[in-house]
Amino acid sequence: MAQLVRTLSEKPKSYLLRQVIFILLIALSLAFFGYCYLNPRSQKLESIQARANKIVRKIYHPQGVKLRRRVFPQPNVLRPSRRDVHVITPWLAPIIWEGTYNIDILNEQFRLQNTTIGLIVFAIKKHVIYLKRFLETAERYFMVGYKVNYYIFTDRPDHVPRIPLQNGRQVVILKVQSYSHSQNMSLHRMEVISNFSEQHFYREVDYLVCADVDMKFTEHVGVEILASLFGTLHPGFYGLNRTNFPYERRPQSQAQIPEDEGDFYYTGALFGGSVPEVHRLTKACHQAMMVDKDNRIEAVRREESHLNKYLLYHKPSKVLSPEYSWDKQMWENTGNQQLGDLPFYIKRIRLLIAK
Ligand SMILES: CC(=O)N[C@H]1[C@@H](OP(=O)(O)OP(=O)(O)OC[C@H]2O[C@@H](n3ccc(=O)[nH]c3=O)[C@H](O)[C@@H]2O)O[C@H](CO)[C@H](O)[C@@H]1O
Ligand SMILES: [Mn+2]
Repeated sequence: MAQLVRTLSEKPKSYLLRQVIFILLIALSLAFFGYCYLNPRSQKLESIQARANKIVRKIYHPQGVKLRRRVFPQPNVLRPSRRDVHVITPWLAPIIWEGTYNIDILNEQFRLQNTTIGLIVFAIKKHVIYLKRFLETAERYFMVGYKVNYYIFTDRPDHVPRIPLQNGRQVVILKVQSYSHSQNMSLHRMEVISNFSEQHFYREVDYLVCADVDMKFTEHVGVEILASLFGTLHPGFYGLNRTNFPYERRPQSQAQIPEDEGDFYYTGALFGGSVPEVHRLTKACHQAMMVDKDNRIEAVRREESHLNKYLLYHKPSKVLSPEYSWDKQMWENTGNQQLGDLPFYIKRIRLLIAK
């Protein structure tokens, strides 16, 4: 009996304890979610996903809203989409090749998010001559059907050609000084992108794509490239052993990569990601270049060397195949012409370096 009384009298105590723990847990989760929601950076990073979730919730609301049918070819786990190329990195980032994705499925997802893309190009001095072709081909092939802001950094705003734009797309001309030579140009590209991320891009777009202006679009380039951080395989080095990559090797430079490190050699001509990620990348590269400058050293391939160092330590979430930065001249100069105009694994040239 005494035993029973004790257990009975103890019951409210443990019940109370459990209640206290329960309340504590609720308070903790509220604090955590509150932090995530109020923290501007996470808000920015998660906002796209949150928006998509809201829409998805709306669609699946139990009021019986009619769902749109999703009739797409079935993926088959036992049949790889491509057998001739690697389609995924060891850190599980997709490598974007023709034939590995279904653009209709991707469009369906990105349209729900009402995605806006900023395409950044620099056209300083004589490089303004490339703008017309760049913009005209981008209007034809780049993110068709999406809202696009072309951010053109130039010292010659009057030379920016006026070309007809599709709905929801605009050219934003941003005047920068005429850097004395390409060395300075290279140094400032990262700085300017980083500064404008804070001042403009955060408010205006979801993703940034940074491209060289001496290129032309020759095929569809769409939302398949978008990811929080992406880099592009350089057309001259994608098949090589890393010891043969033109990484900066001198330990005095912040861009140094030793012989036994390295994944890919990325081109400086096309990279991008979400605004916060591009902000972080450009800021880090600019700071590293300034340290180099103080130490009177310049990386062998300037900002491209720093970009490669950054992407080695901050793995990109998508890697674009050389389809997105093809260089005909380079291919012809390698003496591989007996293999044809293109190597067999390049199914579609989407962006062509065209000087
Ligand atoms: C084969 C090779 O060595 N390639 C290097 C070279 O690429 P590229 O030869 O592709 O450099 P580039 O002349 O295209 O310059 C890069 C971009 O900077 C802009 N621009 C450059 C110069 C100028 O006077 N006005 C202007 O607007 C323009 O957007 C151009 O597309 O230079 C890059 C640095 O920039 C990287 O170091 C590359 O590795
Ligand atoms: Mn170039």
